[in-house]
Amino acid sequence: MLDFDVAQSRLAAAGKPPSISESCPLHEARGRILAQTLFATLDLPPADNSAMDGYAINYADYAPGRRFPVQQRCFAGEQPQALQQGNAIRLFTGSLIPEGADTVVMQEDGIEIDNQFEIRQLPPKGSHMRLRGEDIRTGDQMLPKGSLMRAAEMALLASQGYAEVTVYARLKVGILTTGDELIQPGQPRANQQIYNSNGTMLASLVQNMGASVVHVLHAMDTQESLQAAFSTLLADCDLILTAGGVSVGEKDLVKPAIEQYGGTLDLWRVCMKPGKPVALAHAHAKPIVCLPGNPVSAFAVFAVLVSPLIRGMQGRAQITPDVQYGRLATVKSFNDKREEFLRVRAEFNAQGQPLLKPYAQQGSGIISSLPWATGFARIPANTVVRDGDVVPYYDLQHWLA
Ligand SMILES: Nc1nc2c(c(=O)[nH]1)N[C@H]1C(S)=C(S)[C@@H](COP(=O)(O)OP(=O)(O)OC[C@H]3O[C@@H](n4cnc5c(N)ncnc54)[C@H](O)[C@@H]3O)O[C@H]1N2
Ligand code: MOO
Repeated sequence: MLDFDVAQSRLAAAGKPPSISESCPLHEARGRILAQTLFATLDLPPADNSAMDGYAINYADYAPGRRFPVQQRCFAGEQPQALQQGNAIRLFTGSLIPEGADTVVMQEDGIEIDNQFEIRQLPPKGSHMRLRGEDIRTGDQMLPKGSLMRAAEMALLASQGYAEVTVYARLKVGILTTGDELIQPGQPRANQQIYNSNGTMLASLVQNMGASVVHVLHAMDTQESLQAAFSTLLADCDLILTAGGVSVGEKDLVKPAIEQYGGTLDLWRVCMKPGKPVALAHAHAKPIVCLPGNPVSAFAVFAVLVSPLIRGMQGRAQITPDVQYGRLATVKSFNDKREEFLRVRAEFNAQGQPLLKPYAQQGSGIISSLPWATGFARIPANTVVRDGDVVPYYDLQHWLA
C-alpha cells in the first residue's frame, strides 16, 4: 500500500495543465481560472473622494467659531467646483474632493445653519479623504495567472472596468459509476438493489470546482459494459473518475477493463481509511482515477486525492489547500494500521481553537456523516490518538473548492 502523501503528490502531478484559453464575459467568470496575470490599468480610487457625508474645507481656513459659506452641494457623480478661500463645499460619501480642499469634516462634527457650516469638532488635517491610487496604482499586479475567479476577484476586475477576461477552457470530466446492484433515483427498487448516489455526488463535487461534467454514465459489472463506457468517456473527456469495482472481488473489473483498453495502471491501493482501493491509471494519455464504491470512501478520496489533480489540470496557482490543525474532542481513542480520515465537525472553543468532534459512526458506507461533517481529521497510522490530541484537519470548504 502506497503512503498517503506520496499518493497525493503522484495524483496531483498525473494530469497536464491546460493549453487552451478563451475569452469569457466577466459576469460569467465565476469558477473559471485566469489564463494571464492581470495588471491594473487604472488608479483606484481614480480620484480623491470623500469617505463621509460632510463638508470639504481648506484646513488653513479654520478658526474657532468661523462660519464657512456653503459654496456648492456636490453629490457623488457630480463634478465639484474649485473651493474658494474661506468656503466649504457640501459633500457626500463618494463625492469628489474639490480642488483647494484638503480636509473633510463629517456632518456630525458641525452644524449647517442658513447655508453656513460651523465646525464644532475639528478633525485632523486630511481627514476622511480617500486618495487617488491608495487602493491600487496603475501597473500594480492585481491577480496572478491561475487565480480562481470568485466574487472577490470579479469585484476587483469590475472595479478596473474589465468586461471580459481570458480564462482557461473548462476541464472536461467524465464520471462512470459501476455495479449491477445500482439503479437510478426515481426508479422502482427491488430488494437487492440500491440507489446510485455516487453519480450525483461526484458530478456535484466536480461542478463545484468549476470543471464541467460531460457525462455521468453507469456500467454493469461486465467487460462489455465497461468498455463501451470507457470508449465514450475517453473520446469526450480530459479526466475520468470511476466509482466502484476496484477492490479484489470477482466482479471488480474496472482495472482489467482499463488495461484491455490499452491503459496502464500507475498506482493501486493507498494506506488510508476510507479509500484504500483507489487506483490511478492512464489511457490515451488521459488520467483515470478509480475511486472506491463506498460513498464515504469516494467522497474522501475525491477531497484529498482527486481535488489537487483537478486543480492542476485547471491551471490553478494553488493546487493543494493548506492543512489546518485542531484538537480532537472524542470519548474514544483511534488507532488503525492505515491513516484514518475521520469525518469530523469543527466547533470553536472559547479560545477560538477548533475542536474536532468525530461522527459516531465512521464506516465507509455511512452517508449521513457527509452532510454533517465540516472536514476530515487525519489520524496517523499505528498511533493511539485520544481526546485533546492535536491532529491535521482538512477543512472541506477549502478541499472541495
Ligand atoms: N476482501 C476484501 N474486500 C474488500 C477490501 C479488501 O481489501 N479485501 N476492501 C474494502 C474496501 S476498503 C473498500 S473501500 C471497498 C471498495 O470496493 P470497490 O471499490 O470495489 O466498490 P464496490 O465493491 O463496487 O462497492 C462498494 C460498496 O459501495 C456501494 N456502491 C458502489 N457504487 C455505488 C454508487 N454509485 N452509489 C451508492 N453506493 C455504491 C456498493 O453497493 C458496495 O456496497 O471494498 C472493500 N472490500
Ligand atoms: O478503504 Mo475502504 O474505503 O475503508 O472502506
